[in-house]
Amino acid sequence: MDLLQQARAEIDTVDAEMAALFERRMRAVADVVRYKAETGKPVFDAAREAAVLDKNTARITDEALRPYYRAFLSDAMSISRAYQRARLGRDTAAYQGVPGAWSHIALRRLFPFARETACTTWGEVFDAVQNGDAQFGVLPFENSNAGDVSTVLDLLYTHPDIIIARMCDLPIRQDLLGVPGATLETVRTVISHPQALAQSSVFVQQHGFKTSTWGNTADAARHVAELNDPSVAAIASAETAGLYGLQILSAGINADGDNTTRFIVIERAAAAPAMTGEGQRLALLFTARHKPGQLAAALDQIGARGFNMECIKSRPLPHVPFEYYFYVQIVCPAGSTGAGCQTLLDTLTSVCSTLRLLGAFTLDSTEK
Ligand SMILES: O=C(O)C(=O)C[C@]1(C(=O)O)C=C[C@@H](O)C=C1
Repeated sequence: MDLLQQARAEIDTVDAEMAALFERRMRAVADVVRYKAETGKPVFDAAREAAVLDKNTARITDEALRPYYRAFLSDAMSISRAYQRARLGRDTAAYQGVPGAWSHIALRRLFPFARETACTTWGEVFDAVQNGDAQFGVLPFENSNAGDVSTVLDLLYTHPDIIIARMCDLPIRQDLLGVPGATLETVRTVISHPQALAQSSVFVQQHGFKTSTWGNTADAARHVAELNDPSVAAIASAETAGLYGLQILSAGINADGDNTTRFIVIERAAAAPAMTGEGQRLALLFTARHKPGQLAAALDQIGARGFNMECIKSRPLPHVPFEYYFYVQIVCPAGSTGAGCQTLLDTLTSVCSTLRLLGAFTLDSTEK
């Protein structure tokens, strides 16, 4: 037996043991499901997950392996959550757009096992979550080039029962998609959303393609599939190609390679978001009194306690002319705890006119 065969034999033995342990863990999770069905408790428990990760990572003797084990266990709990949600019937996630839209792609990466529901507007996504038709809503929050999605921020402000449960960054990569048999040589016309056409304009000009604008990238892909004409191609995502049976004629044709959209997952809050400190981000919504230095006083408290402010956004208060609210996102410092976060919030409460903890979450990756 050579080294590879030996190693694989060992991996097979370990996998067999882990399969049995996986089933055993999931049987315990099934009991958790019964408990949560009876009590209505939320599936996600940030404090418990942080404790499980810390306790078990400390058991790994090889220090170099610790971050990998942490990720492994984190995945195991993510699978456990997906299983619990499916068993509890709490696994519906809403998004705005059509299948293949960027929000839909973000949803699939975040909730690969969810039941999906498509909405026409961002407001409808909020309604679906608010009235319990969906447990989660996936919405764009900011784009690295185009900036804030202010309407979504305002919807957060006007829905006090809704929290940000998760946040993730999705790199936007545009591909040229054609029907099977199409090649770069057969294509004459390219259709897509104006923004995708603009992002890919260098490539389009180089090839001398004519362009035609479309409502959104996913619909453009669907149209190309329906036309079944090798002279017409769409600019959309690789995922969209899979959905509509198209093939990728050229990958990554957008010139702005670092274009990234930040998505949020919203949830109806049963309780205030659980703060655990280190590794988390806190999202705060507040208003400040009209007195000199009030905003600075709030920001000073954040800095003085070692929290790093990642961003601040200011928006007009709905229905109150020329008054503003602030959205602030802060990173909890290393070594900080839930109690430390609470102390900061208590201090801010005395400095701000109104203060709402909109979310306490980790920044997820959507990379596969
Ligand atoms: O302990 C719980 O409450 C669980 O639901 C189990 C579990 C896990 O798989 O370990 C899963 C989800 C929670 O976020 C925390 C832990």
